[in-house]
Amino acid sequence: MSQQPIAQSRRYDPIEIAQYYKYRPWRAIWRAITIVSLFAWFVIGLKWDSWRQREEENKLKRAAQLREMLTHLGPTFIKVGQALSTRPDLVRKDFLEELVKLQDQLPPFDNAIAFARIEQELGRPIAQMYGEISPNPVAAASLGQVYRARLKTGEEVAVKVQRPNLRPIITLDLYLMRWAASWLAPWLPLNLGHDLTLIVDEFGTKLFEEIDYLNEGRNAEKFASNFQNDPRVKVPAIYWRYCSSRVLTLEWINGFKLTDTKAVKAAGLDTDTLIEIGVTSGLQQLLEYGFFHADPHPGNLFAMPDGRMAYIDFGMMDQLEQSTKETLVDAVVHLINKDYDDLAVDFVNLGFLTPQTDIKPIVPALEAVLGDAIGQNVGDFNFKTITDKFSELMYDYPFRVPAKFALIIRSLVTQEGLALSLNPQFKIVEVAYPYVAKRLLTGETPQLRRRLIEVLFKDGKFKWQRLENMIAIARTDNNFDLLPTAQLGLQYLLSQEGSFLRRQLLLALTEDDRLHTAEVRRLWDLVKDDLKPAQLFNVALSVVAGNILDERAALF
Ligand SMILES: Nc1ncnc2c1ncn2[C@@H]1O[C@H](COP(=O)(O)OP(=O)(O)OP(=O)(O)O)[C@@H](O)[C@H]1O
Repeated sequence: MSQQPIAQSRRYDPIEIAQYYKYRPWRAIWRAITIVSLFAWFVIGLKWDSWRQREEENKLKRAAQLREMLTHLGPTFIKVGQALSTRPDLVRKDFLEELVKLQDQLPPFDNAIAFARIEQELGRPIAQMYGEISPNPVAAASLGQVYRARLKTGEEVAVKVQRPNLRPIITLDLYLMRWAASWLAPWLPLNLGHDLTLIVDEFGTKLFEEIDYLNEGRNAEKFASNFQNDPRVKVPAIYWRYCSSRVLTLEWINGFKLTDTKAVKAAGLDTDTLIEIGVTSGLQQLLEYGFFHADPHPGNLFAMPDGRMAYIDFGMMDQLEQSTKETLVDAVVHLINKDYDDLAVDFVNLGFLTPQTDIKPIVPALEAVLGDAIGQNVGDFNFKTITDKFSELMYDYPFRVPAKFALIIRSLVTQEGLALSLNPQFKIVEVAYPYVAKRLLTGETPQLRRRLIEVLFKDGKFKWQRLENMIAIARTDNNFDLLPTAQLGLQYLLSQEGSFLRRQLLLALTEDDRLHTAEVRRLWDLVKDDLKPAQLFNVALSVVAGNILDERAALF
């Protein structure tokens, strides 16, 4: 068997990889010796500390050593480190903080190799494609490096070229990891709830997707189409004529990386608006489109001089199912309403707990951890504190983080960290909850309307306070207009689908044998400034007229 198939494979296939290295054992053995000796050296260091009772004193040094070791071992291990940096359930906190730094840690590779690769991949001399290209890369990352260039037609572009021999290195490491996973799993004190080899396979599949730049280009276009009507979000265009699976040519983004907070501020850009764009577009990805950027670290986000925010690096994206998006909305609402019984059920539905888990003892634990984190004020909520506290819970209860959520959690924590670096007073919930409340109240889809009803009724009783809270919070979002929402609400209430809600509302109004006028008055006081009676009358009239027309249309 030749080297060719492994270097060319586009898809991760563990069987094919195992076949290939079965006939090249010396390569596997040599690499295994390197990896094992580095890890052994690291573990001996930890044991030495513990023997001399210097663990506390040396813990930062050891964490840095771990990061350096993974960097030394190359792209696969850097990616493992990046993935582990999202797993507070598996990794110690001090290690976690070092692993988060595993971005852009590799030295660049030779320019001559990079240019030869561009020509070989695109089948033409560089000078025929690019009018200019920077002599050195502007950035070197784990899998590739990026040059700034100009097309013959004048457009400014970024040219991303993959590191040489990436597939052979990655396949060999994955082969060894898979082998180790199958042999070591029974001895590891991990509560993963999965077969360890499946985890390696999932990681391998994602990594192979990431090193296919054509896939990244397609992701960028899909992401762009989701945000095509949003004038605040920019996605670079892909120049397909100059792309292959190892070279990507995309529109150059002129702007300031959000890591460079000084430059962003010096350019006079409004950081609060940027944060709002970042958090809202992040929530839209998760809760509306279900297609999300799984690596939104600040180096992948740019503030543009015209106030837009640009995303780059679409190598790692993930897709959420409709039911997951809805459960996530539920979980946010339950969390804010301090509804820990329902929140525990959400955790089961999302896969954090198995359906067999007895959730009774977990509810008070959730309350202890999350009640404290949210504090008296919804605005005190902060994902970093929550994930830190959660990692403590993970040791005592059978929580596990489904792989998909590791990415979501990382995405949320990094977005929050990013926002905090621009505005230390920032409270993610002040943007997130109005967004969720607005989406529920506007109820664009039947599923969301059902969710709203579920939120408003608890144990068959209408929760006036929740509706009040939700309206009050939604109104803090400047883009929230109550009038169209009221129109949609009325339309729904008078429709066939709304008959259940009509009945429940009547029951609620007359519950406990009294007319709940005080609650209605409080609600009215809350909304009356936005909904002038005359305007409301017009809205009601148009809804009734619309209904009559619909009924007539149905008759004929
Ligand atoms: N379209 C662009 N416009 C301007 N700069 C860019 C563009 N694309 C990439 N860069 C620069 O190149 C760097 C690396 O690009 P990118 O993040 O896409 O590479 P990567 O190999 O996927 O890195 P990572 O390790 O983050 O996965 C970016 O941080 C940025 O500085």
